[in-house]
Amino acid sequence: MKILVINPGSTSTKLAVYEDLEQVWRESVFHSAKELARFHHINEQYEYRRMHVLDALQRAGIPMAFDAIIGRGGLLRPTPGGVYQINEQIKYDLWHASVEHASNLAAPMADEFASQIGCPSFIADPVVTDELRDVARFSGIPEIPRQSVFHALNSRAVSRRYAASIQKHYEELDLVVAHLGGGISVSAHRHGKVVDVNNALDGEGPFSPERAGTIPARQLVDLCFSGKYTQKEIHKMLNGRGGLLAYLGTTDVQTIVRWVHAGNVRHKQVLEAMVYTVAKQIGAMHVALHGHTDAIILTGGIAHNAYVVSLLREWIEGLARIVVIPGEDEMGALAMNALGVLKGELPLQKYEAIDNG
Ligand SMILES: Nc1ncnc2c1ncn2[C@@H]1O[C@H](COP(=O)(O)OP(=O)(O)OP(=O)(O)O)[C@@H](O)[C@H]1O
Ligand SMILES: CCCC(=O)O
Repeated sequence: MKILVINPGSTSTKLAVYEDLEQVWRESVFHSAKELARFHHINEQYEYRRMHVLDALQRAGIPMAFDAIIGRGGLLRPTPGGVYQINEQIKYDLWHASVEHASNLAAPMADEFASQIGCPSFIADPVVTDELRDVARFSGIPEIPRQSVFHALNSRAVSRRYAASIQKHYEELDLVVAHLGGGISVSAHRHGKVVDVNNALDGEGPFSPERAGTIPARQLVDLCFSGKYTQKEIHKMLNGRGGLLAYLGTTDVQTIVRWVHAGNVRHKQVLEAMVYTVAKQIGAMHVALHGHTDAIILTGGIAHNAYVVSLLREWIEGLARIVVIPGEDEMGALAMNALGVLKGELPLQKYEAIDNG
């Protein structure tokens, strides 16, 4: 089976072709900040990115002939994880999503190409995957229900990989997965369902390279009404220019670790503070699993860094077995999901929004 995978990110559009589970081609089309500056809304990038995808396929001599096309799920309404056939509702919700995210472009693009060649188009485990326990939905303010927004695709893929490595099914295990990337999410997987997680886009949980985590609410409200900042600027403080970037002027953990090793006290202090917030979130998710966690999986780009992993281990050693699966394989996970459906091994989900009120 031949599968095209489309994964638009903030600075690149990643593409790959799989023959069954074997990746036979991949390309990451880089979009410079200068090129993107002319677009005022993510939807305006659709045609530009679509042309880049067609161009990349043409340059590689790959004909538009696939058994399925799968895109990364975007900021849909809350929905359980799994594989979804792209339909009009999905495309409508992504086009009108309240949060702009490059992944919102994947499904409309996958569906447009698929309808031209007459193959099915899918998304899988979108970032809005919502399997929260009811008890986890309460924030303390009825108008502000908690929402599940996290690195669902990679967190589930590494969980399945770990389960397979110990000859178990993912659905048999209780896992805490800390995805340590530009954003950080720490999710509690109870027998295959993500029953709690910090909302990694909206100022909840640990702070990360580019995002503020949970912040003192009253002080934030005061800042909002101080007249010093626009709403957009405050949003950027929470997501985009928060976290390590706000404290140290970079999102690059490798560079920060080099500064730490060179004796820079401020870099050490801030990095340790970030790790501390991650450790506390891991502790909270361990409790969400009733203190019974089969393994804590550390994944995402930062998990490549042995020094950061050692700092984290100091806090969480003893809670459960720690497994490090660095980086991410979203492209492989998407291909695996499409193949699973084509072979009838995975069910197709129906996209219906959860009433999160
Ligand atoms: N090999 C590596 N060693 C150490 N740190 C790394 C390595 N690769 C990436 N990182 C760090 O990981 C962070 C980015 O992680 P990643 O690439 O997973 O993020 P992203 O894909 O941009 O965002 P997200 O994972 O939230 O979607 C950066 O701080 C980067 O410095
Ligand atoms: C919240 C998951 C996706 C991202 O970090 O952008």
